[in-house]
Amino acid sequence: MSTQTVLRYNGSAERHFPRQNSLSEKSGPQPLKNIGNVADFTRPQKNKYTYEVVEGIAKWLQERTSIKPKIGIICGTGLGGLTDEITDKEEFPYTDIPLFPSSTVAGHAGKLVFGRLEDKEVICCSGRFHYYEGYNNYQVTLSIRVMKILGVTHLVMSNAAGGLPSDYNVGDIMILKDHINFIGMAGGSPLRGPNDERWGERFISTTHIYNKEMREQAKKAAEECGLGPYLKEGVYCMVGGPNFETVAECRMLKLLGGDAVGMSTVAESLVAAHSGITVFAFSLITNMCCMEYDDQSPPNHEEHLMIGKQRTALIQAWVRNLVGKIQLNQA
Ligand SMILES: O=P(O)(O)O[C@H]1O[C@H](CO)[C@@H](O)[C@H]1O
Ligand code: HPA
Repeated sequence: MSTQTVLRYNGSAERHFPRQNSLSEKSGPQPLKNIGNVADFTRPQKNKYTYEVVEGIAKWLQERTSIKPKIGIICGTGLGGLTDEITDKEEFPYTDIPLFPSSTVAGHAGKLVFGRLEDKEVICCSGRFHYYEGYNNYQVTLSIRVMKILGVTHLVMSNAAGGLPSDYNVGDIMILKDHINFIGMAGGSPLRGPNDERWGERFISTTHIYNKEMREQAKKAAEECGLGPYLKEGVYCMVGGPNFETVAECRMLKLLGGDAVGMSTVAESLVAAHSGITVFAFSLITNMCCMEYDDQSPPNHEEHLMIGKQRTALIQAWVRNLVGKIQLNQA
């Protein structure tokens, strides 16, 4: 008989996320009677995925692959081609992985790819989850915590984004130096809720969230790959989407110091940093944000996919070169 972990959703959320004491279990006064089986509203909401559930998902994967990844890669919109570079591939469609969300956005294939890149063992998410798809931030960042348990120490993330400064061009690559987290600043952090110290501490600093050493390595790699002329470094603004921004919103983002705007990445960065993973992220500028009302080129998703395809070869070579430079024992 197989000894593999069986971790299937059995229709009962309580199996994985046990309900805390319900009102009816309390010994004190119970002013509300016969209101059914309700959660305890006097306690904060628990993280949706407990450490044990994430461990279970990681174990399910470990039982099916011999790759022990130290480097995690997340492919942004239209950048799924990054997986082409990986050798000795073992692929897991998200729909096969217990408790995993599924990709719903065009340009996000929806599979986990294990394999080798520049002789290093990697795991690559070909397709990420976005808040606007209806997923909560725990679902959006589940893959990062699975990576952590699998042994990942370094994360390379990509995204498609709109450019804000006038000296940016479509096709440029912006290394994230910092971010502005509009959802997070309004209370929607993926670290909200009781903190499980096994992931990391309650209050984390984000001053150096995008690792300087990796940014420098990436700049060197860009020069070596001929990507130098297209390379920028700046501040990524995370908005909820799925609508693109109004002219007034774009102007505000620029005024606040933003260089690019997109609908992803930041929640993943925070969860990775929380658990001590070294984070590197970059944006492919797929469109320029509309700063004037008579602008005749509003952003559209199909165009973003096309720009992604056009830049794929160069970005693949760059990411491969960067992965080659990562010192796996660096903090
Ligand atoms: O951030 P990624 O996943 O690259 O996707 C970006 O591209 C989509 C819009 O075209 C949005 O989902 C935006 O966030
Ligand atoms: O202009 C944009 N805004 C938000 N998200 C995006 N993703 C690609 N381009 C954009």
